[in-house]
Amino acid sequence: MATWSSLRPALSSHALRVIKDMGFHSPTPVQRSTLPEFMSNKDVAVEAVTGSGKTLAFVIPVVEGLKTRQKKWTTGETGVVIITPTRELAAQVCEVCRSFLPPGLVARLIIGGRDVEQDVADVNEGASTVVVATPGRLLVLLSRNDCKLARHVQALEYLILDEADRLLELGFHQSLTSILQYLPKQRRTGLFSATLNSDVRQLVTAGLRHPVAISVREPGQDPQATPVPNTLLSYFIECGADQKLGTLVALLTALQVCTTLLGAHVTASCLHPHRARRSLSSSPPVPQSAISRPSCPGENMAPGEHCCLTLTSSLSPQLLVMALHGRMHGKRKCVFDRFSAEESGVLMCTDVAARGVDFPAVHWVLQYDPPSSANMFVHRSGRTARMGQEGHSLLFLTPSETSYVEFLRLNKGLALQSYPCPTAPCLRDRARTIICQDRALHQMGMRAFVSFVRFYYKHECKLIFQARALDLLEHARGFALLQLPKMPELKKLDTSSFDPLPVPPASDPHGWDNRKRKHGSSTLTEGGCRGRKGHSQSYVKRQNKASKTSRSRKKRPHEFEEDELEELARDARALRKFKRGKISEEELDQQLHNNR
Ligand SMILES: Nc1ncnc2c1ncn2[C@@H]1O[C@H](COP(=O)(O)OP(=O)(O)OP(=O)(O)O)[C@@H](O)[C@H]1O
Repeated sequence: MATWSSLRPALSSHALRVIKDMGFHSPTPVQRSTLPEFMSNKDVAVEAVTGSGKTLAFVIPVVEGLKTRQKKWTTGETGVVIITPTRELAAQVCEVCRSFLPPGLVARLIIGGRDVEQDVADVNEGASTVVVATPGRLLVLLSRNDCKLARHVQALEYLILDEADRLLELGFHQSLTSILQYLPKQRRTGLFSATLNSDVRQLVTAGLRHPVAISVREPGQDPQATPVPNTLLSYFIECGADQKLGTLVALLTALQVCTTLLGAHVTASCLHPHRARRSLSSSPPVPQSAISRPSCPGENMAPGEHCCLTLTSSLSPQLLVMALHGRMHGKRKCVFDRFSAEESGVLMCTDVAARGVDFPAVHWVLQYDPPSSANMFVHRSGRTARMGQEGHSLLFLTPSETSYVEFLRLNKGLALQSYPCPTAPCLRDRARTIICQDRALHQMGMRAFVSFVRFYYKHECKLIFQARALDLLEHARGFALLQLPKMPELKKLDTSSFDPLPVPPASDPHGWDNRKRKHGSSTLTEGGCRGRKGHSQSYVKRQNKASKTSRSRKKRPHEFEEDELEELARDARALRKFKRGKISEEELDQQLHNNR
């Protein structure tokens, strides 16, 4: 078996000590293949299954590279930029970098959702030898005249694109192209993903020159098939749209019986073991905490807390159920850290947590809604079965969607077995009773439903996910809606079989207005901002100027956060391109979707 000390070029004693402290006895196959190439100053494009240790395969070479420079790194120099598609992944990678950096070299996290002025001040005043960033915020800092980052990166030696295929997709493509213009061409570049598209155009876009392509397969795997860990058991379950929630509850309960523990995605549910001591009783009271059930893949979910509340009301109050989605802003890190630290629990999340994040001991991934692509199926499933551990992935499909199983087998070499459908309780009435008392839940349910339908209509695999075949009323029942939303897709439909219920009035003391106010204030504190009174002078000035110059802003229900503004700016750019005929309607849709 290869050892760390047998790798060539040899690792420094500092790196070997850190690896030993981490308890990693030998390098994984992807680390064995990548380290020698990347440390010999070659560009690399690396594809290896989820959970195979790709992070160390780039962190070790870049930190070793920084250490070999004769001249000392100064505060005004950035030697490494690592770009990831999500904040959670960036934070995780930054932590790994910090554990490898020797004293005097600093890793800085640059991600959306934080005060941009503070980021500028931090970059201008402190060292950022390694920058780990999401593309939006990185571009903002690079392009601001008052930020020194563009100057610092002139010393750049390494650029890493983690989850490179995602970063090179349409939505991020433009930011990335702009970012690359700020970076020196003389550098080493590394692309890493479990599903790397070897499209040469993409590699050129990322600025690679004659890269070494490294593809690490599990033993006995078909080189043509999409790589998934051998320890992953993939299943699908067939159930009607209005049965999904009940089936989910039944499954969570059944999995607990066999001493398996849970963590759930919306798109995917992840189940931990060791959680048997927590019981799932049949009808516990509704817990205090509201949980999101984002209902469609992607990060653009309106927080659909309604169904998740029903879910938690049907599970044990002792079972921790948490939500993670792109629109949570300040709370995301808190949820991420808590779920990572907890011994047991259910995480309901969107695709914001589908790629790269390394939650410990997730045993089940339940894909409640279909993935947007086969690659996304692989990444979602990859939150379990990591590093040789056994894991299970279960995809929910309605009867009209089951040919997706064959599609995955034929086109991607992915084999899914049928999972027996448990007897599911009908939770619709119960859910509607809860929603009837809370206007906020009603609103969220409507938004979640619309968002789901929109997602479905734009699915890349239109042959199977046929918008025309979508039973909208059955899905509306599945979402436990009180009323049908006004949307064009429903206009021509006979909706007489849908039994509407009155929506709770806006003046309800526990309803929408109250909840929104509460949410607004909590966002400020939980997001780590300084609160209204604690804002910096420049922040207050900007806010005052903005409210004077823009009448429409006064009408906004809340002040946008920086990342929302970035998102809006990206949307506006995409719309302008569409109007000028530079992109097709389909590309526009995709960009609008990806921007979330
Ligand atoms: N040599 C090693 N020995 C044992 N464990 C390791 C080793 N290298 C990394 N790990 C651990 O394996 C887990 C998965 O690693 P990592 O997150 O880098 O996988 P990945 O390939 O990037 O996954 P994904 O494709 O999902 O991003 C982490 O918890 C990491 O600490």
